[in-house]
Amino acid sequence: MAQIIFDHVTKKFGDETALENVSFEIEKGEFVFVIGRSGAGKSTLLNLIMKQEEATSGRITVNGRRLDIMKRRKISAHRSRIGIVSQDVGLLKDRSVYDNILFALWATEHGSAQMKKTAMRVLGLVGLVGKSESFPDELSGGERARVLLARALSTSPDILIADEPTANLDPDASWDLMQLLAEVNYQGMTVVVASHARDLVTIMKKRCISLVSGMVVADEKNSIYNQKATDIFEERRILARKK
Ligand SMILES: Nc1ncnc2c1ncn2[C@@H]1O[C@H](COP(=O)(O)OP(=O)(O)OP(=O)(O)O)[C@@H](O)[C@H]1O
Repeated sequence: MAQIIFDHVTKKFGDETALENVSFEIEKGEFVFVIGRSGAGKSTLLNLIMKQEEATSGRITVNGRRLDIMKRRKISAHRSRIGIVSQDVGLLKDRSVYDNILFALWATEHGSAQMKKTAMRVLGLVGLVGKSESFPDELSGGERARVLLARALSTSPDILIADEPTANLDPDASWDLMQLLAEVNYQGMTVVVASHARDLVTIMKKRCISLVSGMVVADEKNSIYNQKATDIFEERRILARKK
């Protein structure tokens, strides 16, 4: 069974349809980009996987569990199996890098020796052991993004979700971060990345699920950023409206 299954999922916010009849399956160990313009529905799709939002219709299954019938007391266990890299869940500015990681670990691990070991291991993975005592404001944008990744990895999730992880990063830092995500995926973790960083997505040549106005218009392996498919779809839609 696939690790993430969307089966005819629609998500509405009032009159606004954020996702429409979306179906796909993501296998364990896959690296998938979710691409599309601003407002296409990328964050909504990620939030549904996390069960931060509820689907209006359709069925979502993650790690073998249906989210629509998941008991309230199971939700935190579900979320703890998913690591999130998002600028929205920022770092605590008055805590060191090391403490930021420890803070994430308090919910899942016991024993300070083990927590310390884990924190240093994930900081090592992202190449930031030397910055463990720094505060977020003392880091570059790229380093802060890597701390967000280290924090997401600290709880050993099954799935890593990244929402526009390279937003606000320069090309070198963006590339470094993508390489780290690829490395994490190479170690076996499922990675789902929402992005509109066209060049990076094209270079990475991974599976791309392309969204236009909440609809999947392309889902291709070894894909480049498929602007053509989305443009053709937009054109058809505009023509259909005019008829
Ligand atoms: N909580 C909400 N309430 C109302 N409308 C929402 C809500 N969240 C998202 N939407 C709407 O759903 C649509 C999809 O939004 P979403 O944030 O998923 O897009 P996105 O592709 O992630 O965009 P961006 O790249 O700008 O982050 C948009 O039209 C947005 O206005």
